[in-house]
Amino acid sequence: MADPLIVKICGIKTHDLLDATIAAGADMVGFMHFSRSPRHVSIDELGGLISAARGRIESCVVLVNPDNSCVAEVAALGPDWIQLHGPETPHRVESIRAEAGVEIIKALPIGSAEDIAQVAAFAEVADRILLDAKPAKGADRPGGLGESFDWRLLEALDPSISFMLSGGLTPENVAEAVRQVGPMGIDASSGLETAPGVKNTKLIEAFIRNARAAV
Ligand SMILES: O=C(O)c1ccccc1NCC(=O)[C@H](O)[C@H](O)COP(=O)(O)O
Repeated sequence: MADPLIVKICGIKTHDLLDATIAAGADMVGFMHFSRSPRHVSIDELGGLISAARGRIESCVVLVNPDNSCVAEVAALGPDWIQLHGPETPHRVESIRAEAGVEIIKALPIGSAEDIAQVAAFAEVADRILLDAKPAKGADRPGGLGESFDWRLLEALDPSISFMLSGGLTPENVAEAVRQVGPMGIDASSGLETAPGVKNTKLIEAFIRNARAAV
């Protein structure tokens, strides 16, 4: 039997939404700690959310090119995962992983065949890979933009590399994404919102239902 699909809902900001996401059957939640994100949560809020998630759902804190003090501060809160969503090199991913003692998801922007060629080096140093859409030039943040990429690019990826898929996933397109791409997991944010940073429980429920029905 195939491994179950991992469903991650990113950009959770409140305890009510955390509870609703757990009830909807997600496997992981992402908490954004990046001030330019409409989903940003402070260190104090992160501590409460991670504690509330513990033992109920896997928690992941999303950071963009963090310095060592930020990594240490977040790792001390005890999340299950740290997701690196910036221009971190494989060497930097390796050193953050060693320093934090927390499993690492490395998010990589995909927009061309050259981007696919970079993935293997990161798969060697991260615990999990997340393939996301490459932001347009001038975008004010590297993720959570609601843009998808051409999934056919993934046909060139080494099939032994498992990855999670993100970028513009919605309740409407997630089944097609799961069937066409066959990722180990999926991750979504904007497509589950009614305004930037405002998640909707019905959209989260429909996303998870449609994703699981496609496996
Ligand atoms: O969500 C953000 O605002 C964000 C900002 C900076 C870096 C990463 C960010 N999100 C991380 C995620 O894992 C998103 O779920 C992923 O990029 C997909 O987003 P979307 O296309 O909006 O579903």
